[in-house]
Amino acid sequence: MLDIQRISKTFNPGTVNEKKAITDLSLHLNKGEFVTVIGSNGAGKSTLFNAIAGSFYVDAGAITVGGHNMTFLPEYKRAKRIGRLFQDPLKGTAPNMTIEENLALAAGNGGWFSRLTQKDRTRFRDRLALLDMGLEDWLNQPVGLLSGGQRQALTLLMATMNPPWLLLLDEHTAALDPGTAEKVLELTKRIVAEGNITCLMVTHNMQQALELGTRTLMMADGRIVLDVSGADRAGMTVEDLIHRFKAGTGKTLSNDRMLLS
Ligand SMILES: Nc1ncnc2c1ncn2[C@@H]1O[C@H](COP(=O)(O)OP(=O)(O)OP(=O)(O)O)[C@@H](O)[C@H]1O
Repeated sequence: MLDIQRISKTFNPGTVNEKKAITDLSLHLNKGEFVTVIGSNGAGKSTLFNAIAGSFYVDAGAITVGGHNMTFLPEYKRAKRIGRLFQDPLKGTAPNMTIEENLALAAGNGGWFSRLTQKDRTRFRDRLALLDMGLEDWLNQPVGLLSGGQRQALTLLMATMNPPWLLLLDEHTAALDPGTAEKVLELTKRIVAEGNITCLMVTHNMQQALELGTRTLMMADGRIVLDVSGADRAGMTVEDLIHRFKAGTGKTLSNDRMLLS
């Protein structure tokens, strides 16, 4: 479902601020794989997501999603097939539009809100009820009134309304309080499993990285330095992970947000 062949990305090339953020990185994900990604600050996790989502074009290599070469496809076209959630719950929804209007946009209604049918509304209500946050009775409320957790849950629903070929979760629960984060994570697991959605999730929480999904990647200096799955991963502890990282890179894994988890 995702095939990345030897991509590289350097920011500000030829200047004093030159930064090689991704170096010769390859990755293959099968349909339905749920993969967690961890790494130190500046390891290139967000840059990898930006490259896949099309926030910029890579300098070298190729990115194929769902069998389609997306390497030079603009971001807005990739967004039809690639869902993405950010740490900031305010991204991904339009605050001045109602919940119903946001869902209509996500459903591919093209903004023809006046053409929303009762069937559409029932579908939206059913999906919102899944969240167990009472939002199904709030269809005509502006999204700007929702709490961060409600908004992130809504964004998740929108990103998976039409099941994406690939879902990118960039620390999407990190800015939520622990209880809400747990709830959004449970929802994530459910929606991803039900839709058999291929998913890459960046997390700073190493325990979570080992517990969720079926495979864990560790990044350092713009490369994937560890890729564990199956029996190798099943018995792994956080200490093993830290040890393997150090053995593979000669460096200590450090991420400021890890300290908080
Ligand atoms: N637009 C940009 N322009 C210049 N440098 C950038 C840009 N985006 C990222 N970088 C640099 O590329 C490197 C990788 O950054 P990236 O944000 O991908 O790391 P990360 O693994 O997501 O880190 P963190 O956990 O701190 O969010 C860093 O050195 C960063 O400063």
